[in-house]
Amino acid sequence: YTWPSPFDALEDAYTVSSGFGSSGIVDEVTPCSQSPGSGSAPGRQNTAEWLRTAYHDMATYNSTTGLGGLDGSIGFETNRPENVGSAFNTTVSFFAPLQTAQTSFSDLLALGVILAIKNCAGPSVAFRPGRIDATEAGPPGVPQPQESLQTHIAEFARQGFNATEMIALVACGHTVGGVHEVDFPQSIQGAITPDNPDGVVHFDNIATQYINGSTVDQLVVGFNHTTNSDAAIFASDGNQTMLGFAQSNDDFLSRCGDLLGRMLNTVPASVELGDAIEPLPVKPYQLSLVFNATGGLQLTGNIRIFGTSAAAAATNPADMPVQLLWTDRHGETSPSYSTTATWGSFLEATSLFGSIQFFDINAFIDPSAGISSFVVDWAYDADGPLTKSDNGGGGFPFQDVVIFQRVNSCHGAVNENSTINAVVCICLRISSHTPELLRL
Ligand code: HEM
Repeated sequence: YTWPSPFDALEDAYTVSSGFGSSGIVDEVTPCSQSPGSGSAPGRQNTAEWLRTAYHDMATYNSTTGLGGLDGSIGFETNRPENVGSAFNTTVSFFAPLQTAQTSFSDLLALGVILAIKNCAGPSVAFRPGRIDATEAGPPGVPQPQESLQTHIAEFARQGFNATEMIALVACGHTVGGVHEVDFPQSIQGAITPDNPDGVVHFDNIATQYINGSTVDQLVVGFNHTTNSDAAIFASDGNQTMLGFAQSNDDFLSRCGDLLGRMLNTVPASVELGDAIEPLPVKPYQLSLVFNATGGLQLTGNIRIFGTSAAAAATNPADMPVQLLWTDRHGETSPSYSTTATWGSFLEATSLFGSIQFFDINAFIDPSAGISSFVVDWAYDADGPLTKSDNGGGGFPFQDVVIFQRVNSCHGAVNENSTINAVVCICLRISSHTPELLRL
């Protein structure tokens, strides 16, 4: 897509993994074994909890009616017997502060699972945005370990997965995390120790160990045969699927990637997902125009440059030339309409998908000429040939007609009537020469 887009915030969260401009999602699952509360809950694993939460949210989907699917309804369903454990509330609480009008909980959860799996050296799964959150609980329907194989097959069929896909999806899901005695004492006993307060027994290397007979998966070899659902599911095609996975890890990863993608993209029939997000090579970040006390206009914000080449990985961002050239509101350009964006160590950031650098903009714009768009000329080498990034041809659009003034705006806390008192200031250009500050 071209900038700006309703999916800009999700593209940022997808692309920027840590450091400047990051959402904190990847930090929450780094290292792969990271447990909730910055590691204060041993035996629990955020990656596993997000993946299980996404599956339980999706698992109520009905492919006949098109209702349910990944729609965030899990937030209203955490006290159901089919949703045992703290994982669901912990996951909902982590993503809640990241929700905005542009970022639904269900999109953030799907994105979180994709980033977490990638960060755990799992398969790459494309992220398609556009999920809409439910406003109430849906019907129940998450498979439970004490149910029969026939019930599980029927539940997966309702969710849109055939019997072979059921085996593969369960095997994929049950590669991270494990079964916790505190939540499933009917399946595990005696695992709780001071070092393992939740009594987790990990799934570990699911296909290989299942086939060679060394599995510790408590849903295969648990003492309670009634809750050994993985044993029944994995054996349901004469072990063919699991045998294939044990023989080829590449095949296992690629099947997992496909099926997890389908799982995350199972949404209500009324929801249309957008195209898969790919990191934009050059993108403005948090641009703002500030109307200052002396009547000037100050352009601030950042330019982000992303690449996957060897040059991108090897560059020293302090040496990179990054130049903004803008067009005024009359469509004119002039040699004076340019500024250099600069790097500083506070702008350091990383991406799971390549190399990323941010540069700081701080430029004066003549209020009588204004700004309507800009292009970015840049290079990885100090004296390398410049690349012109013009946002697909038209430049990066930036209007100076109505400008939100963050520094002059404020709001109070939510009061007893569930409302917020706010003073919103905008700078309005009422003639081509005199920007005016307006209080709403
Ligand atoms: C018949 C289907 C399934 C049954 C009966 C089932 C059952 C269970 C049970 C009993 C646990 C232990 C939970 C705990 O103690 O915290 C568990 C864990 C887990 N399940 Fe499933 N599951 C099924 C399918 C799936 C699928 C399709 C996925 C994802 C693709 C999945 C992902 C997970 C994950 C990631 C965990 C580990 C959670 C953690 O460590 O916190 N499960 N499952």
